[in-house]
Amino acid sequence: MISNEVPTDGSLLPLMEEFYTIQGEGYHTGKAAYFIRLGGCDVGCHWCDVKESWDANVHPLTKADTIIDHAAQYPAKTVVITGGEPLIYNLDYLTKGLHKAGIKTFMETSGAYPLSGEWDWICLSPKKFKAPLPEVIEAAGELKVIVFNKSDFAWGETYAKQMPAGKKLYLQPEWSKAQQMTPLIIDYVKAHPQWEISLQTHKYLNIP
Ligand SMILES: C[S@@+](CC[C@H](N)C(=O)[O-])C[C@H]1O[C@@H](n2cnc3c(N)ncnc32)[C@H](O)[C@@H]1O
Ligand SMILES: Nc1nc2[nH]cc(C(=O)O)c2c(=O)[nH]1
Ligand code: SF4
Ligand SMILES: [Mg+2]
Repeated sequence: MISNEVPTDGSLLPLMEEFYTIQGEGYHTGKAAYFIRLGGCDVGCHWCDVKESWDANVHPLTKADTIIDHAAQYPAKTVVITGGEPLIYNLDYLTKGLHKAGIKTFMETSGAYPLSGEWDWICLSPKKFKAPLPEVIEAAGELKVIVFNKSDFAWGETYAKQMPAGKKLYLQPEWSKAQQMTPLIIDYVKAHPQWEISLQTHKYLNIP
């Protein structure tokens, strides 16, 4: 559910949680980063691993300035803004403030909402349930396709074709199907080496 009480200038955002950890997925796997998880998503992935994020109204509206102050306390000087679906909100204020504080801005998004914010890296993970917008496909540094069943390889190719040349392409097993899908992903990447495997390494490492 999307809250209608969030001001449109992005100075206040529904914050579900923030934590300092290691990026577990995709291109920046293995790097320390401060995660900022915004509440609110209506994309409705049945396998979403953070359904508690969906209702924006249960997550306290928090000053973007406060979030920036928190992020600045950590040595990595990189944030990952995730959710929920972060692009539901205007992220210009938050990301400009992070940049002013010398912090790099990375985002995890489904791309289903208009692009806002100043980004050093965008991970686009498109969803069947609400398609990504062309402007987000254009701006993304990586495409991360979640593989829940065999048909997701062909579906993922339709997005790979839309990515600008030279962008990173990842196949990531849906967590509950990882046992069955990971061997198929391995075979697929061997046959189609423009793709790489992304694993949710934080779940194997038992870290947030
Ligand atoms: C929880 S989402 C939040 C950001 C945004 N809503 C999105 O979907 O990109 C963060 C990342 O986790 C991935 N993800 C969510 N549930 C997953 C699952 N059960 N298995 C594997 N990846 C998952 C998403 O595709 C996305 O790349
Ligand atoms: N360690 C760690 N890496 C992540 N990469 C993307 C995540 C997300 O939920 O957006 C995530 C997460 O929740 N934890
Ligand atoms: S778009 Fe992201 S947060 Fe929303 S339901 Fe799908 S995986 Fe979960
Ligand atoms: Mg996660």
